[in-house]
Amino acid sequence: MAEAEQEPNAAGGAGQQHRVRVAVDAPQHSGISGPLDYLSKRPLAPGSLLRVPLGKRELLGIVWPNGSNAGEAEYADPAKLRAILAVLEGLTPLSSTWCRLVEFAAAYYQRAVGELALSVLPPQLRELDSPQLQLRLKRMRKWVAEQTAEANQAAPSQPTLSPAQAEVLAQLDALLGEAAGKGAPQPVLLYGVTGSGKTEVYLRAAEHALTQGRQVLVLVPEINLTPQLEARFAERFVGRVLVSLHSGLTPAQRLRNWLTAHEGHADLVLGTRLAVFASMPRLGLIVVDEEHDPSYKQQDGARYSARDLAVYRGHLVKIPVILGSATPSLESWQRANEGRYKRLALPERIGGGAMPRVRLFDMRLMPLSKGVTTALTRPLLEALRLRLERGEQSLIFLNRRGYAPVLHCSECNWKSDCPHCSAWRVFHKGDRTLRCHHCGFSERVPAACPTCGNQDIAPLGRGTERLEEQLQEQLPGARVLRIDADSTKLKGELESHMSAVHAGEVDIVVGTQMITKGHDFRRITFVAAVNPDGALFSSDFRAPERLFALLMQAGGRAGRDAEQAARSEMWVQTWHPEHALYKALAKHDFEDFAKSQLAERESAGLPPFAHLAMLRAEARTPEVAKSFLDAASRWAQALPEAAGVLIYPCIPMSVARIANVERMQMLVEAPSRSALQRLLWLWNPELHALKREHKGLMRWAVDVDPLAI
Ligand SMILES: Nc1ncnc2c1ncn2[C@@H]1O[C@H](COP(=O)(O)OP(=O)(O)OP(=O)(O)O)[C@@H](O)[C@H]1O
Ligand SMILES: [Zn+2]
Repeated sequence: MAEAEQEPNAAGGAGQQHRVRVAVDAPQHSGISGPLDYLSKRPLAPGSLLRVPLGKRELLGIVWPNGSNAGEAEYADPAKLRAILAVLEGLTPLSSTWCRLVEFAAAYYQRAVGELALSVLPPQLRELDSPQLQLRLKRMRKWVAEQTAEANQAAPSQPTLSPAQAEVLAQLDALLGEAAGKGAPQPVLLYGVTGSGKTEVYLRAAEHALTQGRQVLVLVPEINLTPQLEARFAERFVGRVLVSLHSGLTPAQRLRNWLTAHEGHADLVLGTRLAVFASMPRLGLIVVDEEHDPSYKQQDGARYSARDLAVYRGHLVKIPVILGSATPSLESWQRANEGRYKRLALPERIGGGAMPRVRLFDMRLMPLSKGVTTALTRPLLEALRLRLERGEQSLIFLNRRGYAPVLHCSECNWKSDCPHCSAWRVFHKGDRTLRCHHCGFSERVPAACPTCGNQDIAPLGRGTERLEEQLQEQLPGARVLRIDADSTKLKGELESHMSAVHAGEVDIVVGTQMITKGHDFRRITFVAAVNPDGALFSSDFRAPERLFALLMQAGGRAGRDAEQAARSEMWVQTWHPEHALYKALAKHDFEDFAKSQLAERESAGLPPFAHLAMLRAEARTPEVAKSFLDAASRWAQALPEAAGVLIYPCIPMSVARIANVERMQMLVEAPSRSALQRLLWLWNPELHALKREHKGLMRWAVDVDPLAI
């Protein structure tokens, strides 16, 4: 255990020296999991940033608070301890609560404390020395002053709350009252249908916190939702300092915004998952919008769930946390069922508008004639024409970008596979490439089949690009706009596309799930999902939950204007109209869907009734990855702590090979969180040791509470 408290020590007779524990920016595979001890000429406040030597390198570190259980600091003979190099002056130390949040996250997600702590700080901090940092602080203060100088504008208008909104806010108030002086208020699950005015509830709750001198953190699942929400918050809180934190910022902006929050100048911080770690000394409220969204889970490095950490942080700081969604995650829904979260509901759309009528269009009734495009059925085209005549907008949702998922030779059966991955390369007609969506490998489309020379190679299946082309052919004159990752690559493209939709310059929007989320479209009366069935039969037990949420959200883009709500419609083209998921969708019945899914999960022993971790291994050959996982499994199964824990045989991941790396995974299932955590903790050092024994192994990682199975 760290003996850091036993200072001061005389180090090599160099005068009085203080021993400091430092969390260093050492990668997970270095095997350093806890803070390290160093010597400093003067005592340093916990949370101070500093530079320290490690081996031959110089790293950024954080003076870590004592008495924490961040893992064991290497006990070292004081005579052998190295001296720190420099302290970053002028910066307020990170708070002990911030350190505890990071420590919890590192322990829970099986990462090194220092690695996680430093990875969630702005990258530029690594490069700056004290004078440079002070310059940045000065600039930041100037920027803050400019923001607040614009304050003398008219007070913004607020809508009158709907009775349901008022009720929700009154209940929130009551929760705060109950918790006052005692502990953390219960986390709130704000369950509100699409267009029910959840954002207005966030705004009022934020206002409440701001008037009490507190800071507010708002998390959104995707960068492209930040500008819209930012605009709504900025409009409401004129004169307040609002900053965003996400990976789309330049390094300089990210540092400035982070400093603004950390030094307590920012009143509101709006960001994606990494913002859950924003240092906010006056934090008084956390909002997690679209809490069910899978984007809250980090998919590499420390695989944390920002939603779950938000709840933990709220508990730690004793502040309210609001998780909002029209289709809550089954984890959160179950916690509300158990009374651990307080469920507050907004059951109706603002203005009393109806939810769009859902029509399940049975594809089996379509004549099976050759050449009929299965996406653009005749009735669908009719429905689109009707909207065109009325001057209303339509939205077509197809969760697959590119022109076609694969190119195919009818002579020899060649398919456009990727030489480096176990996946097809997608045909992109716009730039005439075959592109692998996994490794990025891209080539010009061949003029003829590369194996037999046949000139007649044809696309199989359909992506958004092809759908766009077919719509233009079938509905000449219609203004069709495609919105997906390919059409919004350049900076500003998404914004300009979105404003074209809002301005009514577009008749039909075609897009991937990018367009289904959160946007407050006012002119859309028709939404169609043309090929959603795939997810019904996925081996991933969460696929139905995700599909339901996606379709509800897509449908929620229609009829947001109460006047048009009655005419608004959602169209689902399916080969399985009798499926329970679609039946629940047609009734807009999330509760029924959740109930049946939870019952299934419970009987199958799946989350939220069991706790999972996924151990993944990557190597040049599947044999190496498998032998590593098998050895890991044998070792763990022999532990008494493994009693009751199921360790499944390892299997290849769904895309087994990416960029010539073979990927295997092994599922671990435990009846309780603590049983899982105990096992993982014992396992961790052994996994490091096993990696050294398995020479060809490139990487391994543990994913706690994995989302994709
Ligand atoms: N009390 C109110 N009076 C009038 N208009 C309101 C009120 N509350 C919200 N609105 C408006 O209703 C629309 C829908 O609200 P909002 O976007 O907050 O819904 P939401 O529940 O967040 O929807 P989604 O889940 O689809 O994102 C917005 O245009 C908003 O400005
Ligand atoms: Zn590839």
